[in-house]
Amino acid sequence: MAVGLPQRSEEPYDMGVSAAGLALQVVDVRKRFGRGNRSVLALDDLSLSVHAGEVVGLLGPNGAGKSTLLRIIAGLIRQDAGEIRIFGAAAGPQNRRRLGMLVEAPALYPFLTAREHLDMLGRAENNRSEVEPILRRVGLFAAADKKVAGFSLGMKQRLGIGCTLIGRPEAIVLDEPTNGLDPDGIQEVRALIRDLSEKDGLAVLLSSHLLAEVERVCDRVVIINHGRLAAEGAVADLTREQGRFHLRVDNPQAVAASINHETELQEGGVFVRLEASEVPDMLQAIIRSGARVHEAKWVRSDLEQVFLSETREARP
Ligand SMILES: Nc1ncnc2c1ncn2[C@@H]1O[C@H](COP(=O)(O)OP(=O)(O)OP(=O)(O)O)[C@@H](O)[C@H]1O
Repeated sequence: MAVGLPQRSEEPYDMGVSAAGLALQVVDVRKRFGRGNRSVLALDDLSLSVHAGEVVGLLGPNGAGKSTLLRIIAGLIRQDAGEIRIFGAAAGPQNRRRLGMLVEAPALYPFLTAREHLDMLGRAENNRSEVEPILRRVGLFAAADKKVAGFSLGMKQRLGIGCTLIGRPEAIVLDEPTNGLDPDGIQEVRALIRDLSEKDGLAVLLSSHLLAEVERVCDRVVIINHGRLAAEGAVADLTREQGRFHLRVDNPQAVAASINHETELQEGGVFVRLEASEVPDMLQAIIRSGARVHEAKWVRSDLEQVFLSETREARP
């Protein structure tokens, strides 16, 4: 059953660019920890954006700056330069209320039930009518009156996400939402994130180390490395752009030797690494050389290969 969350009825904020669908903008954000030559530049003029209703994955190797960015967006630490914009206006206490944030492990009380957690937050927000729809949305309606102490990690994580939904945010930021979960828990959280985007229209920015998971749940990914943007785009575009071309030919060795691109002999054919735009010229050259081609196809990369190739280079 589709369970819609209550939508905001009041509109007390400057909508600005949100009319154009931008929920969150990170504009030239810079953050350095420490001073002198032992300081670390965690974010180096980083810019990215998340549109309304979109699920964006924030990826990067250890130390890339993901948590620093999410903590700046949450207002837990301040950037040295640059700006965070929320629905078109500079981030501040007012419009941060439009963001639900789970950037550290959910702080749950084992002796309270799921309903009691949400009730407590609902009282603080002066709105307890949200509790029932949120319990349904995060799949905890049947377990609503059970103590959190007996919850699985996945249930706790869903309750943590449920807590961020109190106050009817229009965008949510999640740090490693599937970290440590078993396959069932991962699948439940994935379905929840997709529902929040598709059924409730929320923008979601999430960080994750689980690339296959990100590939499944995100509309778009942003890969950062050393605090800078390394790549961004729809998963389908990134994996297509970085794909390889497979040729099944009579004499793979001879064809590989005649091609002016990086090649690999495999599966009775030749894999050629090149840009999609270079394919027509390469094919023409092969045919002209007299090679007999039985099959020629573009083979998509996966997100892991894109991630590795975009983050491979050494620190400058
Ligand atoms: N409070 C801090 N004081 C000093 N350096 C810090 C602090 N927080 C982060 N850093 C440094 O800033 C850089 C970015 O760290 P950050 O935790 O944002 O990376 P991350 O991408 O979240 O990494 P991980 O995937 O390992 O969590 C790292 O070099 C880290 O050591």
